[in-house]
Amino acid sequence: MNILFIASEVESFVKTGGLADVAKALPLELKRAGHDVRIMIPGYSAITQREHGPIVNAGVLSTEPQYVDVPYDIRQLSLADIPLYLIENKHYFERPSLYGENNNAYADNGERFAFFSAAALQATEQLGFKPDIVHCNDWHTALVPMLLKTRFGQNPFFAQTKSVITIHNGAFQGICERGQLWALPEIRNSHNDAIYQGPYYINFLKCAVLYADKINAVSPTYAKELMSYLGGHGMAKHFQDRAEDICGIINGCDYNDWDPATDHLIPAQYHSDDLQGKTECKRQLQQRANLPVCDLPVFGMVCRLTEQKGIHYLLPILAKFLVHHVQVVIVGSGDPVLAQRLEAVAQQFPQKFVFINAHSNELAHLVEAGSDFFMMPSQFEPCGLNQMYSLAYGTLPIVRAVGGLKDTVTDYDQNPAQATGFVFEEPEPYDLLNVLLRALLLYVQDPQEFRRVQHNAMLTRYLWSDSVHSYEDMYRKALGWQ
Ligand SMILES: Nc1ncnc2c1ncn2[C@@H]1O[C@H](COP(=O)(O)OP(=O)(O)O[C@H]2O[C@H](CO)[C@@H](O)[C@H](O)[C@H]2O)[C@@H](O)[C@H]1O
Repeated sequence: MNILFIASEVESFVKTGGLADVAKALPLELKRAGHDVRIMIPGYSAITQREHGPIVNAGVLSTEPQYVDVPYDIRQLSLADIPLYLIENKHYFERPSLYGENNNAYADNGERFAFFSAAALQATEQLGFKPDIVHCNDWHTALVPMLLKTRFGQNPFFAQTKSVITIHNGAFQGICERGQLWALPEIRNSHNDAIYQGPYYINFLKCAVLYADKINAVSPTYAKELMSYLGGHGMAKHFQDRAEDICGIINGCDYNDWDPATDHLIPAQYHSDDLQGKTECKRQLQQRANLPVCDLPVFGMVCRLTEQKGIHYLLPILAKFLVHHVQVVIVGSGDPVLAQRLEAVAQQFPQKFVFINAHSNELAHLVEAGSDFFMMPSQFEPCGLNQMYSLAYGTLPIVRAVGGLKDTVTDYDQNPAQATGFVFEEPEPYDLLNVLLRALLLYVQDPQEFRRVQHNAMLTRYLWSDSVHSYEDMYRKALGWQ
């Protein structure tokens, strides 16, 4: 199949979160499976490789006569042997950050991604790449399915093209004033009320949920949650209406980047039968975090600082947990209020808890390798990747039973024989404290049993080569081939 993969970020080029990891690994796996894949992302100035890629084409996005047309360049880079195209426009994408500054979203994000979505489709035609499938990801590209049925609906170039959208995070929906869509009158003035959020706003994600040929969430449990009032981010009804076209496909883990036996971002490599390297990683993590280098259990966490990640369950009980003989290292960036609160606890327990306010891939690898446990108490978690990395690194994940976390971690007390970590149910601070103490007790009281669970975890595999079959299935269904 010819697959056009449109996203806002791709790991190795530009990344703020897990969407980027998937937007790299999945196209690579689709290519390996024999498909012709092309990737398109906005030409952010943060992409350092830009200077090495030629501009291969240029165009303008034409709009109504009273507005000016919007110019763009198409630059070509590559991800391994996959062409990766950047849609460049200085005004929209040459900014210090991707989505906003000082924790405030750019006011014109709707306009920026509306432009990107329409320009991406126009660009693929200019490049002569006729996609069978346009694969969209999250709200940034969620207008594309609707554009394929409106602006490009009569265009013979796209006559056979079908669209799918992957929902990595349904909490971000891209809600903007209708006026921002001045360049896309077919959407701004649409008679389909279902795409609106109140009279004055358009909800990008709703456009995709209504118009995509198929929809998938990044885990089976999250697919079910989206159709529930509690987990549907206010869009449960929209998802329910498309129930027949929604499926859940668990993300894979990219073991090329995340395998402790080959990871060169960590100070010592190791594998499930020889954990000496892990001990060295722990020592270096403690040093790097300015914690005493000693044999206490280390609980790590790496995440965007948002409510989604459950920091608001952790904060009320963190001091209570820190009275025990433990060390905690959190690396995160995002919400300044959460950062400040974490910083305040760190000052109270300088020998036990360190909060590093940073976005650092190298630190993320060190925390995964050097910790004994990895905390993901998420409020919601569409799939989650760090728990998969943690499994591979023998760093037992402590997760809430939600979304993809529920699908990928087996709790020690529920199922000791198959256990790979610890799971708690209720979104409550004291439930989190309980599970942290359960984990601590196992570590302290039964090191041999801890090793056995660690071994189980390290042998667990979530392979993209498995998940890719489900994506191929979804594409075939979208195309009416099965
Ligand atoms: N401060 C920091 N420093 C360095 N690296 C950091 C970092 N903060 C986060 N990261 C990295 O970003 C990625 C986060 O991925 P997740 O899947 O856990 O969450 P995210 O919510 O961004 O993704 C959304 O999309 C993905 C992909 O589908 C879903 O798995 C997930 O549930 C959904 O919320 C990991 O690779 C992690 O190491």
